[in-house]
Amino acid sequence: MYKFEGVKTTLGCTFGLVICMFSALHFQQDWQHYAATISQLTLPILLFCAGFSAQFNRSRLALICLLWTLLFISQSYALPWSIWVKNSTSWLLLCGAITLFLMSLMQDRALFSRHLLTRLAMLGFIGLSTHFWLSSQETINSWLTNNKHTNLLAPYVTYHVPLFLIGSLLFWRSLTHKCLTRATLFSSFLLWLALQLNWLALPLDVVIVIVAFVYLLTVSIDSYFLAYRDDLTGLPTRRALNQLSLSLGRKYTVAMLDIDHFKKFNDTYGHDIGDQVLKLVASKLVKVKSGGKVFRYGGEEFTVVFPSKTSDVALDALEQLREDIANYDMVIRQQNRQSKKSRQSKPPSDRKVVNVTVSIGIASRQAKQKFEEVVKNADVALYRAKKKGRNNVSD
Ligand SMILES: Nc1nc2c(ncn2[C@@H]2O[C@H](COP(=O)(O)OP(=O)(O)OP(=O)(O)O)[C@@H](O)[C@H]2O)c(=O)[nH]1
Repeated sequence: MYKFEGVKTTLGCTFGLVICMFSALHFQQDWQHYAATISQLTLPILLFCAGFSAQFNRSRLALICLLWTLLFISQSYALPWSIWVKNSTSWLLLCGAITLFLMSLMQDRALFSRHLLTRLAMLGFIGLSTHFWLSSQETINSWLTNNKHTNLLAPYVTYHVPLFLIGSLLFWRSLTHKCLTRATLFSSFLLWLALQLNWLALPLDVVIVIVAFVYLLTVSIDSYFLAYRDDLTGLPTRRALNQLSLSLGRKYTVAMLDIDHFKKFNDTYGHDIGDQVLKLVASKLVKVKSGGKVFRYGGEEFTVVFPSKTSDVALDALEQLREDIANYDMVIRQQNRQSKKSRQSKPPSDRKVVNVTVSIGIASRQAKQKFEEVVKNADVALYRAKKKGRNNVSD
C-alpha cells in the first residue's frame, strides 16, 4: 500500500478541515441565503459520498457517512427516536468518538460483506456500553471521590479521560500508520468534539456538507495514489511516467536503470528480502540530483527522467547515484521485527547487510523523436551497460 507521510497528512487533513469550517463561519453572509437549499442537498450529498466511498473500497468512510445520515435524519425529521437522540448529547459525544476510534483500528473491507454484520454488532456494543458507562457514573464517581488517591480524578473520568485517550490514540494511529483515511478519521474526531461541545456556531447540515466534501476529497486523493503510485516502493508508476511524457518539452534525458543479478539475489535471499531491497534502492533513487524524476518502470527496472537536461548533466547525477547505491550497506530487517534495544544487543550475524549494484542506460531526445523512442534508446544503452560488465552508466 502506498504510504502517505504521517505527520504531513495528519496536519494537512486537520488544517484543511479547520480552514473549511473557518471559511464557512467567515462567509456566512454569502451562503445563508441558500440555507434551505443546503439543507435539502445534505442527504443526497451524504448518500452520494457513502456510495462513492463504497465504490472505491473506502468502506470505513462509507459507513461513517451512513452514520452521519442517521444523525441528520434523526435531527431533521420527527422520527420515533428523534427526541431521544436530541436529549442524549453525552451519549452521542462518546459514541461518536469511540466509533471513529474503532474505524481507525479496522481495515477497509467491502461494505456489503459479512464484515458489515460484525461492524454493526460492534456499533451496537459501543452504544450499549456507552449507555452503561454513563448510567453507572454516579457509582463510579462516588467510589472515586471516597478514595483519597483517586478523588482528584473523579470530575474528569466521565468525558475528559475517555476523550483524551481516544483523541491521543487516533492522533497516534494517524501519525504512525501513514494512511489518508486514518488522518481523516482524526480530523473528524476533532470536528465531532467541536460540534457536540458547541464550539462551532454552524448548523449541522453545513458541517455535514463540509465533512462529506472532505471525505470525497480523501477518497479521490487515495484513489489517485493507488492508480499512480507503486504499492511496494511508493514511487510513481509507469502510468505516471506516460502522463509526464505528455508535458515534456523538446529537451530531456531519459535513464533506464536495472538492478544487477536481481534474480540471483531473490533466489539466494528470498522474495521478501528482494522486496525490501527494491524499497531501499527506491529510497536512494529519489535522492538523484539535477531534477531527475524517478519512476518504477516495472519489476526491478526504474526510469529517471531529466526534463530540460542534456545527457552530460544527467550523466554526472547518475554516476553519483550508481556509486551511492553500490556503496550502500543495506540492513535488512528480519522476519520478526525486534525492539531497537534487542536489535543492538544481537550479534552482528543476526542482522543481514547486503549490497547491490545497478546498471544504467541513458539517452537524450533527438530532433523529432517521440518519448517511446527515447525510452527505447535508453533501454538499448542499458543493454550495453549490462554487456560491459554491469555496475556502470552507458550512453
Ligand atoms: N522480490 C521481487 N523481485 C522481483 C520483483 N519484480 C521482479 N522481480 C524479480 O526480478 C528478477 C529479474 O531478473 P532478470 O530480468 O532475469 O534479471 P537479473 O537477474 O536482474 O539479471 P540482469 O538484469 O541481467 O543483471 C526476477 O527474478 C523477478 O522475479 C518484485 O517486485 N519483487
